[in-house]
Amino acid sequence: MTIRFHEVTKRYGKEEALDHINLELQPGKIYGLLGPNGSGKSTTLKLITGLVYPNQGNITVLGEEVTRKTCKQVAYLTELDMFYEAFTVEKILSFYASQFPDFDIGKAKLLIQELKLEPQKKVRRLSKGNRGRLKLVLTLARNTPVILLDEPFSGLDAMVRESMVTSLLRYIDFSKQTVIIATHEINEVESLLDEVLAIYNGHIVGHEHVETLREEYGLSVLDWFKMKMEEKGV
Ligand SMILES: Nc1ncnc2c1ncn2[C@@H]1O[C@H](COP(=O)(O)OP(=O)(O)OP(=O)(O)O)[C@@H](O)[C@H]1O
Repeated sequence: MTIRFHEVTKRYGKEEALDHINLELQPGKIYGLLGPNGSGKSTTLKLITGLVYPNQGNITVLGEEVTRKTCKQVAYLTELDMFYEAFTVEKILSFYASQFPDFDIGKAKLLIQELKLEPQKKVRRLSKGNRGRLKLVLTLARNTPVILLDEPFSGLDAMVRESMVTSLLRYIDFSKQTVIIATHEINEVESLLDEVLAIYNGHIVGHEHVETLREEYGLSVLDWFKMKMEEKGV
């Protein structure tokens, strides 16, 4: 098992973001963490990287309790830091290689080519779609057991999303990596997912294998998610 949450509660001041969460995530799978805005998706990912800590309960990654050091095991895609704006695409790659011993520069260069990013272009001059692609390259080129993608396709057009999905499927190592995609835009990720988790108001309100949904219940992920939300009165 790669990731385990045991009775995890996270509060920000009085605001309860997660309430007694239990989870077990296996290697070689792509999980969709699906929920509306403010349901606790980003908090779940931040807890896995050790960026925030639980108030109660515990989280392990590869059997070890999460600490600040856990970020070495986790590639986490969120927003690109402002710090990188003046860098060229090529320069960011070499910077990442210097920061993360697990960063595979060969793989990053292949991805840059495949996703048609110009190596000499400055980050601040990239279109929104190309920024999205670059973030994906930086995440997928790390050989970590855990890959976390927070809203990877948000605001991107269909062509960009398609190219990103192709790269994701090609470059994930399904023999050992666990991938979590947090999103509220379900259509975009449906084809990628092995298992889905529905989160609402800090609770996991559903966890299913996508194959079971389709074959036994005849439901798409979107249908299932809507059903889960209706049960909660959303
Ligand atoms: N730093 C913070 N300080 C205070 N409250 C926070 C903080 N971060 C998140 N929250 C609150 O915790 C709850 C869960 O937030 P979280 O960002 O995990 O949800 P989310 O599902 O990722 O939402 P979104 O899709 O909008 O990013 C929300 O009610 C949010 O307002």
